[in-house]
Amino acid sequence: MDFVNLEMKTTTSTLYNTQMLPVMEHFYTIQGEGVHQGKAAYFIRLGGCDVGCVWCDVKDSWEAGRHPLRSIDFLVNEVTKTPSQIVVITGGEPLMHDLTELTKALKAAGLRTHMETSGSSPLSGTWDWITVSPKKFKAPLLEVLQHASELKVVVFNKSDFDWAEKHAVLVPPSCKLFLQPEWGKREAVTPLIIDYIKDHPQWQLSLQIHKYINVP
Ligand SMILES: C[S@@+](CC[C@H](N)C(=O)[O-])C[C@H]1O[C@@H](n2cnc3c(N)ncnc32)[C@H](O)[C@@H]1O
Ligand SMILES: Nc1nc2[nH]cc(C(=O)O)c2c(=O)[nH]1
Ligand code: SF4
Ligand SMILES: [Mg+2]
Repeated sequence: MDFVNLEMKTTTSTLYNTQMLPVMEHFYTIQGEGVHQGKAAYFIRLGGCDVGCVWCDVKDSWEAGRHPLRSIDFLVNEVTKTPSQIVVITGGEPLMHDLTELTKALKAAGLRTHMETSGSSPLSGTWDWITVSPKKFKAPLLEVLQHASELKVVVFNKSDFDWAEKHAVLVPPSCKLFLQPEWGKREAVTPLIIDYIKDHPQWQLSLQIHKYINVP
């Protein structure tokens, strides 16, 4: 009987979720950034990025071929072993992959789908929340900015405030606006961000709290 059940499950998964994606890591943690900071969330970090930010805090993700291919069924199963209600698809640059089937399967499992993206590749997938973090190294596409739930600009130097404003006019009126210190420059840029927000109160500060509390 067990054998029959196993066979049925395998057949179903090959019928619906044949797609494989390169996965660097997947982990259950606390969302450390933006509007959903502090909430439990399951992260799936996809391999592959063609943006090349000099200060990227996850450069090992860039080469897709270095990461094992995982099936959508496997990923949904891993998430649903936890009580998490939110799954965050990040990378790497997740939009380098077609995320239609992955998000369809996650939503079918009752999960809320969030994504962290630079917005530099075409939009795919069904999303409850899209965080766009625009990069000078490969600018975001208008079609992604127009679907942003939050805009999160990393501040590495003073010129990033202009970069932030340039994109703030391209997102929907409901989009939340965040400035996040580049981690390596946080001591120098956090005071600049505080002054900027006091003068431009439509912006909010986003800190990477997971790095302060030592969780992934
Ligand atoms: C590693 S990226 C992956 C998702 C996507 N490629 C992107 O850049 O949005 C996840 C988030 O971390 C931010 N980030 C990356 N390196 C950072 C750093 N050194 N300091 C602060 N934020 C950083 C990105 O801007 C993005 O909001
Ligand atoms: N805890 C935690 N929160 C995060 N928010 C965005 C992250 C990312 O790398 O996309 C991230 C991450 O890597 N860890
Ligand atoms: S776009 Fe994201 S993953 Fe790619 S280099 Fe920049 S911060 Fe890193
Ligand atoms: Mg991170």
